Amino acid sequence: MTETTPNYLPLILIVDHDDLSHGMVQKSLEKGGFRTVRAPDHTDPLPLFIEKQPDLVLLELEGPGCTGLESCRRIRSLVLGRHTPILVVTGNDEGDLVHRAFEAGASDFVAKSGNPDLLVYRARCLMRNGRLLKNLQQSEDRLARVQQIARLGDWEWSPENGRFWKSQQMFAILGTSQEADSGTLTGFLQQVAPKDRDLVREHFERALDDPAGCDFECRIVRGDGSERLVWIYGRREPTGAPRSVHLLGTLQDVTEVRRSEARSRMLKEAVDSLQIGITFSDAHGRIVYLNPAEARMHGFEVEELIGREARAFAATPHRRQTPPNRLTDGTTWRRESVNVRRNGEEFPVLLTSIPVLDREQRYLGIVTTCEDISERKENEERINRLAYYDNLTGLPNRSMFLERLHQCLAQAGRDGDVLSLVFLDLDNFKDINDTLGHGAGDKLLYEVALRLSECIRESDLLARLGGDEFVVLLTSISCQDRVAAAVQRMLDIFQEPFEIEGRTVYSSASIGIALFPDDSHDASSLFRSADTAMYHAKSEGRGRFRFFSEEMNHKILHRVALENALRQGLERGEFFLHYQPQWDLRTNRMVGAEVLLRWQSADFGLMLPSEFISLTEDSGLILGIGEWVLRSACQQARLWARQGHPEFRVAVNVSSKQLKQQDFVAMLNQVILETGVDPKSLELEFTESVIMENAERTIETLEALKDMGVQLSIDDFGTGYSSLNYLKHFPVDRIKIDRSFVADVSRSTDDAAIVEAIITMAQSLSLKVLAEGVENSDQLHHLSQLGCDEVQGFYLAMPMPADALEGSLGREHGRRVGKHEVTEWFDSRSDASPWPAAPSHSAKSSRKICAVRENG
Ligand SMILES: Nc1nc2c(ncn2[C@@H]2O[C@H](COP(=O)(O)O[C@H]3[C@@H](O)[C@H](n4cnc5c(=O)[nH]c(N)nc54)O[C@@H]3COP(=O)(O)O)[C@@H](O)[C@H]2O)c(=O)[nH]1
Repeated sequence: MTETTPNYLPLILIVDHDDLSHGMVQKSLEKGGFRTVRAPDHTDPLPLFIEKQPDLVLLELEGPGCTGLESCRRIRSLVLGRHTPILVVTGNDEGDLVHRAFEAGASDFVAKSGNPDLLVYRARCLMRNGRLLKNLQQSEDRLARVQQIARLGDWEWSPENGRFWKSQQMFAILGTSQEADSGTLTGFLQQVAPKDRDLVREHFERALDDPAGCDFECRIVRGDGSERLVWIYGRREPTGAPRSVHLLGTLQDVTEVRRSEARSRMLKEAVDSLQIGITFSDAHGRIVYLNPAEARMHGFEVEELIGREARAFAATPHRRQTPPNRLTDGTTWRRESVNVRRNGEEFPVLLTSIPVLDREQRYLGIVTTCEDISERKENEERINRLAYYDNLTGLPNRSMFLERLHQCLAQAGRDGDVLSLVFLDLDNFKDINDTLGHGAGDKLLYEVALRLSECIRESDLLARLGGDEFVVLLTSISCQDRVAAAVQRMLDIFQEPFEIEGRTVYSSASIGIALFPDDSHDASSLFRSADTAMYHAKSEGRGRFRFFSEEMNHKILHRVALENALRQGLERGEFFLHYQPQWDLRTNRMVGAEVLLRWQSADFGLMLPSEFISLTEDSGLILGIGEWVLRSACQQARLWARQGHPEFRVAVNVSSKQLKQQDFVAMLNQVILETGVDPKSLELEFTESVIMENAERTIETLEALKDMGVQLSIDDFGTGYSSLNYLKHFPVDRIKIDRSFVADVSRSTDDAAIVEAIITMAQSLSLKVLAEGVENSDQLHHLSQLGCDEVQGFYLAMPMPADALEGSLGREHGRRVGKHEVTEWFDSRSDASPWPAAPSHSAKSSRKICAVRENG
């Protein structure tokens, strides 16, 4: 039961020893509406006080052994007893005791002899005052606590008497004590920072006349010397006396507030100036703040977006509610999305959201940063394109193709499907590059890519591996016939010529096909097999396709072994040279010899050039071997010159790769210097096609060679371009009529006519003509009659070692055949001979190898 309970009867604790007077007092009080409880003596009224918590204590001061004053003090010292009215009962003449009773905490006193009924009114009055006092004290305590929390003090200045009163909290803020305070404005101003003292004084004085009072901030210096920022608010109040006012006000320590405001301002400045967008949205997803970058990014002004839903930034398909767990788990949530600008343009963004929770972990809102990643995406795409796509054609490149191939093989392996790998290589692409330039070559590749992509299915994968190589993975065809049909369609795209830079360009391709799982089980061997098949298609005549077979594989393995043996052959000294004599038909003299390479391989036995020269060219080995041939031939020519045959020339075959070698001229010059050979004794033979490969550059090289004094000849003349016109531009000395024309010169009028035309044309250009492949006396006879200058062939002499030829240099011969005299010469094919027998009928026709001389 408390005071606020309806029908509450206040309780009075009576501390006395006189039973008689107690009875009267108790009766009066209970009649007056009180309840009573009695502490019979003064020994210890506290337990009962604590237990009952009375609304008033009636305390007798006098009596035997009376300790009323002590009881009064002890009750007051209790928190419970701080505000409880204590009415002390005294004798009639007890002035001093009353005084001591008040000092001990008594609220009032009453004489023992007084009317007990009046005691009721006294008690009521005391209890009412006690309640008021208690309430007042409580509000003061509360105010003090609030001021302490708010770091807010209050003050009062009376200009009339100069007093400046400060509350406890003021002292706490100023860091000084009440005891040391002068209680004047001057004393207070001492604690204001010197720079702000005038400001404070002015504000205070103005406020005395201004109903609005004063409201300002200044710095104070606390007792410990530290400086704080305080906010002072003051308002004038009338004192009650006429025309008298004083100033009441508050002083609040706002140092932290201002610091945090400054921090917030700086933070806002920083956030506002960021290039990355930032949005704060509330628990309902509405935007409460966004920085200019965010607004700008979306094409709006900041103000236009406040209050709008944050998710409206996202393009419709990407608009979604934040997953609930994201809102409360307090973790950062990062994702890519697509936002939309005011003009409808969509753009990729990187969003990072951090939910904001209160102390009770309730969701308050979300902070989201938004980065426009269009540029990054474009860069990624560009890098991806560079890494996985061919720049020229836009097709997937080797890396991408291999990645996809691995995936497809794994899938096909699981599903038991068949895949076909088609390897396509353009024929003679290099010629197009060399003759029309790289720009034209690139355009051709682009056009080929375009046509190929049009002739395959969507499920097939087309890629450019680099150079002129393309691959297609056929995923949807399992039957070989249909693969063949698909591949034929790929070849057919070359039927139509290409229009490149205003020129009509014809091209073709060779294709190799390997099947999974029949031919190979993994990507790299599938590639190898398709490549092998392509190589065979190419070597069989180009413009065709071949399916991979094991036989092809064997050929390739053989080729690899041959190449390895060739590399070692040079180191092991397995190469040697044969010389095939060449005669001047007019003087019947041996004027030179063609140098022919031979290879006695440890692994493959004796090998002829037809078996290995093209491989040395493909592998680049021809450069080293060719230099060795040149050096050895020059040494031999130099030796023969020393032996008395300075006019005798050696003719060395030069391949296309050698001629294109950057330093070919320099290398030859070096060889000539080193061997000391007279350059006139050296002839270099080039085929027509080699010369025509890059005609302009070749002319420069040939002229440089000519300047060195070397003789030049065109080999196999008649089989290539045979453009008589180009001949005049090349600084050559001799043309060698190909043996295919010589073979039928005595039987076919056409061939005879061709040979005659070549001879006539050469004579008009002052060029010598040498006919090669002379295998019988009829051919020799005809060539002589047609005016051919020189001859070479099995009928006259087989290729032979240098020492075999040496004995015949400068010898005289003379035996007539028809109008020719044929001299028995020598037979290079003796049984002891280490070199191979001459092919064709020449070997059977005669074991005599002859030289011829025109009659008369
Ligand atoms: N780049 C280099 N090429 C070289 C080198 N050495 C030779 N070769 C080229 O190899 C091709 C084949 O040469 P080879 O097997 O030696 O055949 C030559 C002669 O033996 C053969 N020949 C000579 N007379 C006759 C004949 O009456 N009938 C007949 N069927 N064949 C004959 O002709 C070959 C020489 O021909 P050519 O070069 O066109 O003058 C050959 O193309 C050589 O060029 C080398 O060191 N480097």
